[in-house]
Amino acid sequence: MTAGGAAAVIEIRKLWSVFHAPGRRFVIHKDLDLTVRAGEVVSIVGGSGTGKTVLLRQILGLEQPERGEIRVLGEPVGRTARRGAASRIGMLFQHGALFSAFSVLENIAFPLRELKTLPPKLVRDAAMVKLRMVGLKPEDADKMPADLSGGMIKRVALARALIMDPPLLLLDEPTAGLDPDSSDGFVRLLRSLHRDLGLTVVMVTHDLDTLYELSTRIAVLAEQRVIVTGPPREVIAFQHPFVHDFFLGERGQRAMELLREYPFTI
Ligand SMILES: Nc1ncnc2c1ncn2[C@@H]1O[C@H](COP(=O)(O)OP(=O)(O)OP(=O)(O)O)[C@@H](O)[C@H]1O
Repeated sequence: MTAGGAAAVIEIRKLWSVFHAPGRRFVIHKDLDLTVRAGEVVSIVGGSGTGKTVLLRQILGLEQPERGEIRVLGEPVGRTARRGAASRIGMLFQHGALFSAFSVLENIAFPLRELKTLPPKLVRDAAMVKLRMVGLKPEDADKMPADLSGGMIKRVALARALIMDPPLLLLDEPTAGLDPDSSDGFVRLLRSLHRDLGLTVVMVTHDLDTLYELSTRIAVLAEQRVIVTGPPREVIAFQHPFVHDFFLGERGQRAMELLREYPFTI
């Protein structure tokens, strides 16, 4: 896919995010620009507190920036939110807990059931399709969240995020807290869903393996804006202290191994 010529799914222009405390003003984003095109998997990386999660929440319409514009699928975010963001944007929250009193299937079906436009049988069928899509088995449908592994909880949350078939998926630390095997399995699932559903994905992650396995492009947040964006290979070569520490510091060995392993993909 040549993302350069694809339609813009997210356009962020001159964004300012400011938080106020008594007598103080914290500028998190200052004139931040970012465009995400259809079919891309854009990973946002940055130091702690650089406003990665705030940015995802603003794209979703859960928080309003102080200034600037965010358009999702051509519409300003406020309007997207009013028209039902769930049908346009799926979100996998880092601590996206499931409803503990609901079964797996009820959790997956929840956003669709809330719409109150479809008969229960259709809602159930749609949720079963998504349950299979994320690699769970029909016999998992009636399990309760307390009986699930960490990897299964992520899969249920992902199925719930996809229940309305959104073209855009936001992921906040998708593999955080998973053991290496579950993490690998979840990354493989995300990669096949991206390919098979033609999703556009924006992800925040600190995990280099997840980053390299999934990203078509990386955007680095520092100095209150996106300081560099491009394919992983280009971003790694960018001269900046954060980029150097993040990609080539203690974890640099792994980065170099991946560069040797996948010379044409990253
Ligand atoms: N509602 C809020 N009110 C005040 N400050 C906030 C609010 N939400 C976020 N912040 C502050 O904005 C900054 C950016 O927060 P955010 O959670 O987006 O960072 P992050 O880049 O995701 O960090 P991390 O990698 O540590 O998760 C932090 O300093 C945070 O304390």
